[in-house]
Amino acid sequence: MTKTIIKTNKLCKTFSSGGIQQHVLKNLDISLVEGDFTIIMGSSGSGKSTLLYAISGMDKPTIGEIDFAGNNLSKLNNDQLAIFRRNHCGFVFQQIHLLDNMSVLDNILASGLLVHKNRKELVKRTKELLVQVGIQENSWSKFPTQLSGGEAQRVGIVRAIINNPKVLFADEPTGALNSASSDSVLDVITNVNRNGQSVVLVTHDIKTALRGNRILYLRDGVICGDLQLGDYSEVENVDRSEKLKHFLTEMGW
Ligand SMILES: Nc1ncnc2c1ncn2[C@@H]1O[C@H](COP(=O)(O)OP(=O)(O)OP(=O)(O)O)[C@@H](O)[C@H]1O
Repeated sequence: MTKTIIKTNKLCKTFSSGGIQQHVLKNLDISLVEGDFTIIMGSSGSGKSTLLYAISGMDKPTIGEIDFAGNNLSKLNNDQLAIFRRNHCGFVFQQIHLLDNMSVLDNILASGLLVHKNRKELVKRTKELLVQVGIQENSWSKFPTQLSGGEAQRVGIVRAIINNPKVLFADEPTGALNSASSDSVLDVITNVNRNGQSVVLVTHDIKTALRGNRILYLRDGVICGDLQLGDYSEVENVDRSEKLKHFLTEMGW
């Protein structure tokens, strides 16, 4: 049986600047399923990042409600939202915001110690996760500037999941990477999802979108397409790929 992890009710986001109002998200009623790898696509400026920020509690809706695992985010103040995000959400962005003056290990521990009290256990978990994403012991004491873009993003993902978030939110996580690095980062995110964590990812890239099992298409602040794609498999699946391309063509992508 499926369980809803995030549900929005008439979610609206309006930005005002220079006396002009821009209605970016318009009355969105969305249900995201626990364990899903949900992809958000749509043309530039359609509101994808705004939606990601709203449902993850990074930004507040103008109108409407967001239920996140039984918590009404609309009722939380900024401090409560910060604690909520720390406990339940992981974030990966195109720009990797590791702290340059800290080692790989310390970057992750700094996030982990905000939630975990047992440092020894945390160090153990951090090292296990680093090995899982292909960052071996000889890189643990390196500083972020000594890593490749792909390595840094994989460290960023470990930092994002160190507190075992319910949902990993990713906004163009491979946007700044070459093809080989992108694949390794996508493999890591796919494994995070296979380990039971929900993933919500914004992308413009078809290859990235094929990692998801559900595609939401946003146009001008409204969800105008919702495709069930089935699970990703390492074995090339022409049907899935064609299904996605057909869907995107229908959407006018
Ligand atoms: N903080 C803000 N203040 C004012 N306008 C904003 C703000 N954030 C986003 N917008 C506007 O909202 C619209 C949607 O932005 P958003 O970043 O959500 O689009 P997107 O679909 O993610 O685009 P892209 O694919 O180009 O990243 C844009 O017109 C943008 O200029």
